[in-house]
Amino acid sequence: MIRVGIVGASGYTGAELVRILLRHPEAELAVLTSRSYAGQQLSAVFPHLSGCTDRVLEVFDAAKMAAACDVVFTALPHGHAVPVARAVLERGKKLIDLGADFRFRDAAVYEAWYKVKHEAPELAREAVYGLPELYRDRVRGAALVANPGCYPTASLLATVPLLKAGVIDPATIIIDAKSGLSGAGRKLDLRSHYAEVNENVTAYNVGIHRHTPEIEQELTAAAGTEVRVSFTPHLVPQTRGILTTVYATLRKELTTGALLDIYREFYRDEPFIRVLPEGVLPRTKSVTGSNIVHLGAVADPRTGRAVLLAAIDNLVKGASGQAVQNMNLLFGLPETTGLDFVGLYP
Ligand SMILES: NC(=O)C1=CN([C@@H]2O[C@H](COP(=O)(O)OP(=O)(O)OC[C@H]3O[C@@H](n4cnc5c(N)ncnc54)[C@H](OP(=O)(O)O)[C@@H]3O)[C@@H](O)[C@H]2O)C=CC1
Ligand SMILES: CC(=O)N[C@@H](CCC(=O)OP(=O)(O)O)C(=O)O
Repeated sequence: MIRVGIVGASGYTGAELVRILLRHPEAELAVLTSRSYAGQQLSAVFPHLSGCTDRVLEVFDAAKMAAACDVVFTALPHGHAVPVARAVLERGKKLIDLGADFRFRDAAVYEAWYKVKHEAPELAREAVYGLPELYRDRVRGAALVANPGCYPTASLLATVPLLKAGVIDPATIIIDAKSGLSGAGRKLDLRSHYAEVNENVTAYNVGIHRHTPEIEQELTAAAGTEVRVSFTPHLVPQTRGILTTVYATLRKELTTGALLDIYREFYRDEPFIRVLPEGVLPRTKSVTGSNIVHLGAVADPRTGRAVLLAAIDNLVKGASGQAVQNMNLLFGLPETTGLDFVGLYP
């Protein structure tokens, strides 16, 4: 059995890791940490876990964590994963960070967008960006995996195949994305109060959202040329789900069927990617609770643009499900082990 530690188990992605790992046949929960709820049962914090686990939350102890676990997930706000990573890696164990601390190959980019000093640029360089559909082979041999952000996961999976096929102009990419509220985490925040979000849709951080450089880093790698995107996130009044819509100018006239064929070819053997039939468009409800990505595309001959759409559950493929997919790769398990590939809703 793989002995798992979760630092930040009292947060949304931490709890989602627990939900997934409780049904994982090869993993056992070894240590779960929280500062605020240390000493309490996890099920007292999250009633949906009642009767599923009697695990008690503990204060983080680096030596204990590293000794008791084969892999540690950090599900913390950015800026807090470095000390945990050092402690775990020094003892020869593996670390999967769900935050942004190791996603940038160039720590200066992280510092510029996140406004915090990076305490371990060497670890950021060594980390593997954990998007299995693009970097599966590198993840397999990694010690440190940087799990991608939720918006980047959806945006990159929709855009990269067409960029690599050379059919869209990299200088014209616009990404418009909507997220449910759990994307903002469990901490209290005025932005996510009921009265602020109910019956309301708002854009936020336009032009300055910290997922912009992450998306650009990976699109630049895919295109082989510097890519800049306009990225606008929105909050929508639902709990889970991200729908991303990408607009880009086509380099030649292509039909919708041809765009979908490019997706089908690129994702031929991918267990979690579903390319929807022509005329069917992704919707967040269809992927809720699963690690599945729904992709759709429309070629618009009137404007010469491709419109590309992806739907994911931000807490599953956008965070904890993808992290478990990465864990499966690190330990040589079938990538789908313990992960749902059917959504909850019709
Ligand atoms: N929510 C989502 O959809 C996604 C989130 N992410 C990323 O995953 C990470 C976790 O997100 P999420 O679970 O939503 O966040 P939450 O706010 O729900 O949980 C954060 C966790 O970190 C702990 N924590 C908070 N501050 C500190 C601190 N200063 N030092 C140590 N522990 C702290 C909290 O617990 P306690 O106070 O009990 O210690 C809690 O367990 C973040 O980096 C987020 O950006 C990535 C993709 C998607
Ligand atoms: C709806 C909402 O607020 N979403 C979060 C993104 C969550 C995420 O993926 O953040 P990390 O990059 O830190 O992992 C946001 O916009 O900040």
